[in-house]
Amino acid sequence: MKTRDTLRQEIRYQRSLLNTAQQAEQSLLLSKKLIKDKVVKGVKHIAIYLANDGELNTQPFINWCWQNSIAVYLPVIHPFSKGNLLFLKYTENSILVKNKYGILEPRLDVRNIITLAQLDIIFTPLVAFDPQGNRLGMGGGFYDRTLAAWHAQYQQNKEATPLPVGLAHDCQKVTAIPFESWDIPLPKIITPTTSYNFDI
Ligand SMILES: Nc1nc2c(c(=O)[nH]1)N(C=O)[C@@H](CNc1ccc(C(=O)N[C@@H](CCC(=O)O)C(=O)O)cc1)CN2
Ligand SMILES: Nc1ncnc2c1ncn2[C@@H]1O[C@H](COP(=O)(O)OP(=O)(O)OP(=O)(O)O)[C@@H](O)[C@H]1O
Repeated sequence: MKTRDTLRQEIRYQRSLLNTAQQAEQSLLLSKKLIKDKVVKGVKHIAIYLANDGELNTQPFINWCWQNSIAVYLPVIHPFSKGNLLFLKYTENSILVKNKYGILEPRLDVRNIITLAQLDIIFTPLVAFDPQGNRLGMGGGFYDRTLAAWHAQYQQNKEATPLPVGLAHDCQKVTAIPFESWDIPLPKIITPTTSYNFDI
């Protein structure tokens, strides 16, 4: 099996081959798909991400959320708790700053923080996924840490909030991801063409 680093490099390269027109088209397809999906029905608070490194652009879907009174939150690298994320409200008026990876995030302001328990869905970025719902990210372990408590609860009840939903281009699906003990698989991943549900 390929190593995690090889897989990461290969899929990041595949993703980078999508041109601007393809990215725009896929992003609109995703938005249309999400708007119709039952997981989005009735939600009030969602966490999502701003695209980086060829990731599927989420802005068309975010615009729809804003128009439909769904509050949107973005991950912010925790200023001192290493490897952890905070989630801050994102509106049209948010002041954004670049984090250490060059990704735009809301400027830290404690008044805009939401707790995980208050979120309905966390849409997660990812580099690769496999038919078991395994997720390979950029390598920081940020979402694995964020979702560890959720996973423990889900394994007991087959139900827990917030629901994590991965978003990815179709080209990010691979046959198998070498699994590590800390990896948190996802119960659902949505691409511009397909909704996958995984029995995790
Ligand atoms: N859009 C988006 N936002 C996100 C994530 C993500 O995957 N996508 N993250 C998901 O966890 C967190 C940031 N994690 C990241 C981890 C590594 C790299 C990265 O570019 N690493 C470089 C080398 C690292 C360095 O510069 O020190 C690389 O691999 O080339 C980027 C984001 C929070 N925000
Ligand atoms: N729950 C956790 N507690 C402590 N360390 C963790 C946890 N989850 C992951 N890590 C550490 O984080 C590092 C990176 O993990 P990994 O390569 O799986 O990240 P990733 O899933 O690709 O990234 P991300 O979740 O940020 O997109 C690993 O060294 C791992 O030991």
